[in-house]
Amino acid sequence: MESNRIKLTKQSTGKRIWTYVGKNKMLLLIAFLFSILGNTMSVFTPLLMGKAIDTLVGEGSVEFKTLRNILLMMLLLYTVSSLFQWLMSVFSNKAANYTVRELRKDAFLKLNKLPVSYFDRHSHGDVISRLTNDMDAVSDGLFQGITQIMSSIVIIGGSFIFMLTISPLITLGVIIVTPLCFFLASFIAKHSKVMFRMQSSLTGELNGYAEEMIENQKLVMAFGQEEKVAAHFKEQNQKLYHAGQKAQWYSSLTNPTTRFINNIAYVLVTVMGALLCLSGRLSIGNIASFLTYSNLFAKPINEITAVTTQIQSAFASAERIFALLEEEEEISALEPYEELSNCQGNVEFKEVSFSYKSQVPLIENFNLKVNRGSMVAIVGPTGSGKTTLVNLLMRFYELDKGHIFIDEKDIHYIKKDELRQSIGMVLQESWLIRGTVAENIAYGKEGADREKVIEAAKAVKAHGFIMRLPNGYDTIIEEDGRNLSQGQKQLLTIARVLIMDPPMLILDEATSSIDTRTEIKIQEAFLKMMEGRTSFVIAHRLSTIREADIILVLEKGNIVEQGNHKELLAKKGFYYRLYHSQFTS
Ligand SMILES: Nc1ncnc2c1ncn2[C@@H]1O[C@H](COP(=O)(O)OP(=O)(O)OP(=O)(O)O)[C@@H](O)[C@H]1O
Repeated sequence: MESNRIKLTKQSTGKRIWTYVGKNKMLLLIAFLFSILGNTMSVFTPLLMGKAIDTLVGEGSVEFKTLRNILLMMLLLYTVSSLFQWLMSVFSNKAANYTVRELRKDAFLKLNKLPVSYFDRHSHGDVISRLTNDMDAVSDGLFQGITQIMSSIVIIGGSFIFMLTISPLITLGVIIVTPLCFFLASFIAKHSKVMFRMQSSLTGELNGYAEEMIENQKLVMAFGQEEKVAAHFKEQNQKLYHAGQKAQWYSSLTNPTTRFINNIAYVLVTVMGALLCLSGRLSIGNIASFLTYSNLFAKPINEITAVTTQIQSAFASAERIFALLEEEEEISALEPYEELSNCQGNVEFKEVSFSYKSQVPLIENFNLKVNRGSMVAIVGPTGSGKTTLVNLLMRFYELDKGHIFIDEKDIHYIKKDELRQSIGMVLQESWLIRGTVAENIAYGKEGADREKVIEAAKAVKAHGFIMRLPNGYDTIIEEDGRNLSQGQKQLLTIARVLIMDPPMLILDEATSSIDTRTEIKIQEAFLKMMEGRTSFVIAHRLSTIREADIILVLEKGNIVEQGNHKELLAKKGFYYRLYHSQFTS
């Protein structure tokens, strides 16, 4: 449903970066003030140096007193200038860090607002790469860029003014050569930008692949795919290496090229200065000062071109971060909102159509009415759309057509968190967070105390095994619940839903083999939880199916049969065949 999504305007990457950097105007201003003070002082020193030289070449005598004063002055200026430049980098570093902190926060918060389909399209590694590698690149580029630009403005402007005061004619010579450097630098930058972009995107891909492989290491080993996986990784890594090499190759051309042109300018200044000196219009000290100024003038230009590598890489990374930030968001609900307080659990699917990909139709014109407290068993061959149906009820995906009503309220008008809090979900995969057992059980209910946690655990008969864990309810569950068995994990997720006390349930029965005692426990826990609640069970067990009020038999996204166990068997249709193929020998 397109209208359910917020459209965000597209802005250029530079502008968007500024919206973040600009929030730290005060810090930038302070940094800039220190830059003006520090760099003006260092720009002033060549003038003093020229004067010092002229005291040495005075006719027959050296003015030691003046020379000493000038040298002391230069020492003082250099010292204070270094201090100010250090302060400038402290403040610009702060501005860069604050900027990236905000950007990282927004990117992370954005993840919670994206539709599930975004994660279908992007690998986890790629998303993580945007939040880590790309953020680092932006941070480095920003810091280098800010300090460089601030210093450059003052140094270029200052040395230009001092050069003019010494000799407008030679200044003109220097000025004519400078645009050449800019032209060359931007020409090279254009080419390397494409490569930097490719480098960032390949880094994301490689991270995605590495993450997938690490997650599925057992699978890789079990199927002896180590060599194949390593070969694929090597190939991807090689691609990344080439993109990085190319980007560096182009950008490394910038600095030597601009330096070469500057050196030509340097020779030009020397020749012109010598001629003016011979004609008596300039002193030796003036030439020495001018040469230093022409160097100072060119230095920031060279340095800027040197940091363009980092700045470009930062831009490429920023583009990937903003692409994430500009993704269409899921909105919580359409207005006017409907309240779901006192939810009874009457559910209706009305003329619902949905497909993950527009060219592959899945659910078409689906209708179903479920009364409160009923238990609906959804059965059907793999890929028939069982999970999809519950995904739609949870609004993980938007419908292409039709409506789903809860208590006669269209779920698109019910705020997402309210809707999802009304439906407890227990899936085959265990959905455990890193934290203690108690924290995992209390996850769904804010403020649930230890008493409630134990009560829920006891109700699903998980208390016994929890007490046998090394630290009972305070045992830390490792990532993905690695230190628990499949059955134990499921019992914890059932306890979590029980504590939520939702009026509706979605249960996905485990297909993997769990020992019979645990299976009975889980079955009992499920039944206890389903009492009085509207339940949708993706059913794999005969006992569940037999007890269901309605059995939905799905095939290719459509209900092919509907009724209770007895009625469906009597029909001797699809269910009858499915039942015999799955549950009887
Ligand atoms: N995120 C997705 N993107 C694209 N297609 C999908 C996605 N999830 C499922 N599908 C496709 O939709 C169809 C229905 O999938 P669904 O997961 O609903 O089936 P199921 O009946 O739950 O299967 P199973 O019993 O194997 O879990 C399948 O053809 C599947 O390939």
